Amino acid sequence: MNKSQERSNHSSSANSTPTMHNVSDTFYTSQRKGSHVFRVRLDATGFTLQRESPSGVTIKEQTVKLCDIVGARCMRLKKTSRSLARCACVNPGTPAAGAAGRKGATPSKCSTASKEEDYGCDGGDASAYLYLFAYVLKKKSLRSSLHRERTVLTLRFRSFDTFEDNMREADRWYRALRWQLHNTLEEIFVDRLDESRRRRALVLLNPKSGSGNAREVFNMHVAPVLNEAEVPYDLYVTKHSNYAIEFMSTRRLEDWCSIIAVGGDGLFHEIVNGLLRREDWAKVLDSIALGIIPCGSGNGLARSISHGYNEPYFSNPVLGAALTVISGRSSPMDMVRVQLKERVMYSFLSIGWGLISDVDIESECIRMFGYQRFTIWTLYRLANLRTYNGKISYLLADKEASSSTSQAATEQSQQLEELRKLQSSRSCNMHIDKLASDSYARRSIEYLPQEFEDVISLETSINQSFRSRCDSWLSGGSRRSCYYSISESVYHSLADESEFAQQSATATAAGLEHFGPSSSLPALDEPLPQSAGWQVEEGEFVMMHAVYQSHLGIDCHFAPKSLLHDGIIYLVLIRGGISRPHLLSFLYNMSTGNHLPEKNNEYVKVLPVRAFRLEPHDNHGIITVDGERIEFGPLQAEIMPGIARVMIPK
Ligand SMILES: Nc1ncnc2c1ncn2[C@@H]1O[C@H](COP(=O)(O)OP(=O)(O)OP(=O)(O)O)[C@@H](O)[C@H]1O
Repeated sequence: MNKSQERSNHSSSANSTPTMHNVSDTFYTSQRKGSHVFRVRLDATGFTLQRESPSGVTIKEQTVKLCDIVGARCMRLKKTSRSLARCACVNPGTPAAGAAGRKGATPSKCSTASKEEDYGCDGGDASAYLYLFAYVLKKKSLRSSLHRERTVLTLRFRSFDTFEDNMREADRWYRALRWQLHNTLEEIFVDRLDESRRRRALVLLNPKSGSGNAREVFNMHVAPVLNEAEVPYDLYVTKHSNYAIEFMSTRRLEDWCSIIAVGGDGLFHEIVNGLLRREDWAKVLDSIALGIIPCGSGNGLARSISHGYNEPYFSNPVLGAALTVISGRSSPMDMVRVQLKERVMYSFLSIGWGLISDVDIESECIRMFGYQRFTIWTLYRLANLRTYNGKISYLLADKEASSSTSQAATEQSQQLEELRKLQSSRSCNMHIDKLASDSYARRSIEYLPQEFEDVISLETSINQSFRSRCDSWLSGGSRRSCYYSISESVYHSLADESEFAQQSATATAAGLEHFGPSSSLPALDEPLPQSAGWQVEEGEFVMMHAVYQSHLGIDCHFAPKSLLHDGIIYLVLIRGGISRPHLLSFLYNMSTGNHLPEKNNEYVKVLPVRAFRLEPHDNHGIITVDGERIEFGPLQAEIMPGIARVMIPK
């Protein structure tokens, strides 16, 4: 079969047979050191580039794995000598390629020789370019930890005489890639009615979270990834405390397939509680996956998700989270139903009473010390140790049920781990353009095409973020880009909110009735039946902390065995009378997860439970749920296994 036959076969392959979505071709690079031949293949494993010697022997093979690829764009170069100098690959087999090849053109020669006759078209360069965006796992050195690095693979298509034909070829690769990526996606983003469409994400951003730079973080580091992955989104900026609760409980949510919190755990808590105030909460939680971009001061959930799936965190938490929310993968997540005297709430992270809650809340007054405030206040509280009197009743987790849930979860995470090991990419150095250098970003601003201006003029900082990234999209300086789905994304921070304001006013007036799953426990003021297996600890406590994520904060590995969906609340009790060195060692080791005793002792107990009741005997103190202070008083909590879905890394 000759090349043109092969090509026409590929072109007519718009059907769903997997192998028909494998595309391959031969490309050439012309560099100062000489020309190279590459066999490039796209299949279910990813992009494979084989470099061949002139005699046809494979010298080197490298693969960008599919799981590391987020998306692609087809582009046309603007006709400038500078942009032409950036060409990466030349497709052979045409007179044009032959001419370029014969001239042994280096990129710069190529650009100066970019006359019409060279390309045989009226507008200059008739090539079409495919840019492929990937975030590959890398190690700076043997000792350093893994991190993700953005890489852009550029393929130049110039087999045909006209731009349209070359673009059709680039588009064929683009579609093949989209098909392969869709195949690895769950249904989160894939529109059932139109598979080429991506479903929309709802982004809720708290501008006050953490150090107050969530907006910049989103614009600079998250929006570009969403755009590269062609995930259209609607962004809403919260205007006050409880905004997310009102939003989630009153809005129509059918248009969105995922909700992304850009903020801290407090914002996520509001989102969850808003959703569970809906009458259709079960349907919504089933159909919408939740995600978080860590911009808060604690970030326990984001850290737990990355830890659970071995995604590098510390090198770039926001990038890891951004890749997670576009991965299209989700896992069920347990929630805890918390019954207070007057109301019900839902929690995804923790319930605390005593030392840790005191430190969390009381240290607010020294917020200017940043994360150090926790250390400072812990030392202060240790010196002035308080104990609290109360009764804690608990129902141990059903070993069989929870061990099978946790076994399933462990197996799932092991499988994912293996898959990830298999799939983790090696980097391609020669063929992948690293287009992220600042100097190039600056240069690319002048090529910003007008077509994008309506899209990027929404906010000044967005413009900047777009420009700083447009090196990758527009490294050709294109004025005519084929795909720019970002035009679908909408910013609502300044939009007319009157309808929403009206809706939430009505809802608030109605008292925001709670729906959500019903409880299997007796009412809070009723006694607990001993016969059902309830056990009791009573007396003086330094603290009680109930946790259902592995991490309470970025460096607080509080419940190392906890999984997203294991049906277990880890109830940690520290009794009064514990020595200060013992307590100090407990607190110090929380960062590594070595603080919990292997066997429960007189002072420290770790109890895997499915429900508990706290009855403080004092009438003062601090109780927190997901790190936020709630009204002091008795409460009871029970696990609701897997009622929500949270997005996880690929
Ligand atoms: N526009 C706003 N202005 C003031 N407060 C807000 C606004 N939007 C949300 N909030 C409140 O800010 C609280 C804390 O937000 P968030 O969790 O995002 O940040 P954080 O407290 O710094 O992080 P973490 O919870 O991880 O410690 C939320 O409980 C929410 O009620």
